[in-house]
Order: sequence, then structure tokens, then C-alpha cells
Amino acid sequence: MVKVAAVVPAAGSGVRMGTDTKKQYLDLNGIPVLGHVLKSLEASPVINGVVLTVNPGEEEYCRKAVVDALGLSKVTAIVPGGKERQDSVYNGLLALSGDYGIVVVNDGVRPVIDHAVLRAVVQAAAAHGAATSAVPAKDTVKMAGEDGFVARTLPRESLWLTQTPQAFRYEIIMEAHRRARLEKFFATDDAGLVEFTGQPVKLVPGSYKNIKITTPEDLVMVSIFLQEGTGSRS
Ligand SMILES: Nc1ccn([C@@H]2O[C@H](COP(=O)(O)OP(=O)(O)OP(=O)(O)O)[C@@H](O)[C@H]2O)c(=O)n1
Ligand SMILES: C[C@](O)(CO)[C@H](O)COP(=O)(O)O
Repeated sequence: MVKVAAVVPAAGSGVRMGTDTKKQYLDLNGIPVLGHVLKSLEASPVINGVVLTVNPGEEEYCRKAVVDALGLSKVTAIVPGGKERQDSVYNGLLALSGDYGIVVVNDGVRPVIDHAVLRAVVQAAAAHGAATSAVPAKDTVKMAGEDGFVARTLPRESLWLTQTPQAFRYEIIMEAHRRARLEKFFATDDAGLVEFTGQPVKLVPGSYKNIKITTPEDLVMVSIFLQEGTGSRS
């Protein structure tokens, strides 16, 4: 059976959230945001091990206040993140120990994990090499010109809003990160790095409830969805 690891990037600063406490540690229904992510991965039979990347110097705090407090046994390493999100993910990849065939990447601030979607993304990565959860755009999306006017309206029927979990065969994600570092290529998600290498990435239908906690109003919606128990379907 192929072993599956999860890398959870949680080393961001939360600038857009604008809170003193970093958003990954904000209380959400009595548990830190990051704790919900880790609890959900802990509960998933699909995930065998978890590596966490946090802001340098926060390792001990995170170990005590989140991992130990929640009794999470799958977390095998807590390592410092980097300047960009992809640097943090790369540091997490380097901390993986053991023969993992598939790597899942899940943002530390996307706590509404639908386990059926998680399973589907992992299966798609095993079959195709790389996969990302995503949802079809519901709003019309326009590209802005430098003059502040609409430059172009994009064809909504082919637009998907990318989420995490994303999943990759180990060798594919490692090669993508190594090549990005070598060629100084940056992308806002790991699938973008893999696309850069020419590797196809399978789109897997996700959930509109899988909100990335970015600005304050996101907390309200995610709190409701977590209370519904939406994210814990196995
Ligand atoms: N250098 C970074 C930047 C982001 N992240 C993580 O990547 C996820 C998605 O990033 P985002 O929502 O942008 O978080 P922040 O970068 O903290 O937010 P902001 O851009 O508002 O500062 C989060 O779990 C964040 O902690 C990370 O591990 N390392
Ligand atoms: C990875 C991601 O969640 C996919 O939508 C998103 O790109 C992260 O962007 P962020 O600016 O680092 O939050």
C-alpha cells in the first residue's frame, strides 16, 4: 500500500487577516485554526504522516499548544518555513522521512477538509501523477488592464478556483520544487510548480465550503461549516 504524507504550510504572517495573533492560531470554535486542519488529517485513514512548517521560532509553541494539546500522533516533524509559501512547502518536503509515495499539500488555514475530496485527490495523484481540488467559478472573472478598466472577460465555463488539498507523486513534487528553485520560478500553489515542468495536473471537484481563511469574514463562514461537521466526512 502506497504511503501518503501531508505537508501543511503554516508559516505565513496573516497580513490580510490583520490580527495580532497569526490567523493559523486564531481560536475557531475552541480550537486553533491549524488544529482543525491537523485533527482532520489525523482522522483521515488516507494520511499516514504529517509534516508541519511554521514561522521560525514557533516550533515549540506549536508542538505544545496545538500538536500535543490535541494529542496528534501523525505529526512527525515541525520545521521552519521560508519566505514564500513554496519555500515553506519545500522545507516540509525535505523533512519527510520514510518511503512516502504520495504527498498531499494542505494549507494550514483551510480547515474544512472534505475527506471524500481528500481521498479523490490522492487517488487522482496516484493515477495521473498530480491532482488538485478545485471548484468551478461561480462569478464572472475579468482581467484588469493597467488603466483600471476591464482588459478581458475570461470564459467562465473553463475557470476553476484552485484549492488544497493538492496531491502529487513524491518524485514529481520534489522535481517541481527543485526546478522552481533552480530557475527561480514562483507560483502561488504547488500545482503551478508542477505545471511548469509540463506534468499534467488533474482537476478534482472540491467543496465550496473549503474556504481558505484569508480575511476576517472567512472565519465566520468556516466556523459555521465546521459546526455543521461538513469537513469531517470520512
Ligand atoms: N511564507 C509562507 C506563506 C504562507 N504560508 C502558508 O500558506 C498557507 C496559505 O497562505 P496565505 O493564506 O497567503 O497565508 P499568509 O501568507 O499568512 O497570508 P497573507 O498573504 O495575508 O499574509 C497558509 O497556511 C500560510 O500559513 C507558509 O507556510 N509560508
Ligand atoms: C494554494 C492556494 O490555497 C490555492 O488556492 C492559494 O494559492 C494560496 O495562496 P496564498 O496567497 O498563499 O494564500
